[in-house]
Amino acid sequence: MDILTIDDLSFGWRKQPVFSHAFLKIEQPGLYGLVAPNGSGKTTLLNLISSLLQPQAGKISLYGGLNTAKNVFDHVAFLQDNSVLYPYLSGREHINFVADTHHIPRTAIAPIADKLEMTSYLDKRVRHYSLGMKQRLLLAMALVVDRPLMLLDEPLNGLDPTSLIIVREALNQAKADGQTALISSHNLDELMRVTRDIFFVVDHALRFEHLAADETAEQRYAALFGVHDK
Ligand SMILES: Nc1ncnc2c1ncn2[C@@H]1O[C@H](COP(=O)(O)OP(=O)(O)OP(=O)(O)O)[C@@H](O)[C@H]1O
Repeated sequence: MDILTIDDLSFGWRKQPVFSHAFLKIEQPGLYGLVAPNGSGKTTLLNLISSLLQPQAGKISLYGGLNTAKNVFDHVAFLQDNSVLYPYLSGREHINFVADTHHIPRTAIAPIADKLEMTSYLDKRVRHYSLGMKQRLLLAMALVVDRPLMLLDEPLNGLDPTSLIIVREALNQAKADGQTALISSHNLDELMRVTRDIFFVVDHALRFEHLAADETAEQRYAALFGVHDK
């Protein structure tokens, strides 16, 4: 059964097209990148998949059904940007909330916090978190709900090398457990350490590329988006 299918999707804001006749298919579990320059529609696409936005044409299916709110709730964990966090709540309160609403026992939280090395600050309020600590909290919230498909909007953003390794290991573990993640990033270099299966947003469409081992991120990015060394 297909994990995610996007069929002839068109969407735009007023007169500005973001997607025009875009297609995407994920059939195998694993890690997939979603890459494009700033403002090209990565967040918009994740919002469309998770049904926070509605396509103007085309359809999006998950696990054999349309992406209704119920289907999204059953199958998808969505890591949005850190504006969804409440500064006056602790990390633990955030994770408890998502675990409770998804009927996941709170005992599932400790191993995930351990894996992401965030136990020491879990009870601090988010207002005291650095960007990297917030990113790890968001990933913990996505992991704890244990859905087969994770939509991760810029999870690698703002991570120092230590945090990057921790997050990379967590993503590889998710893959080994049979989960699928669609991971947006404008930093192809960092993303390629996680996966070489990448969807690019090019000219309002989606284009899949499996990047070869000898190909650098810079070369591929330049070829697709016309960025050249000065
Ligand atoms: N609520 C909105 N109203 C109008 N235009 C919007 C809205 N949200 C996004 N856009 C426009 O849609 C386009 C795609 O935005 P989106 O945030 O999806 O890009 P992105 O690839 O995620 O960018 P970034 O890498 O900067 O996060 C941009 O041109 C943006 O200005």
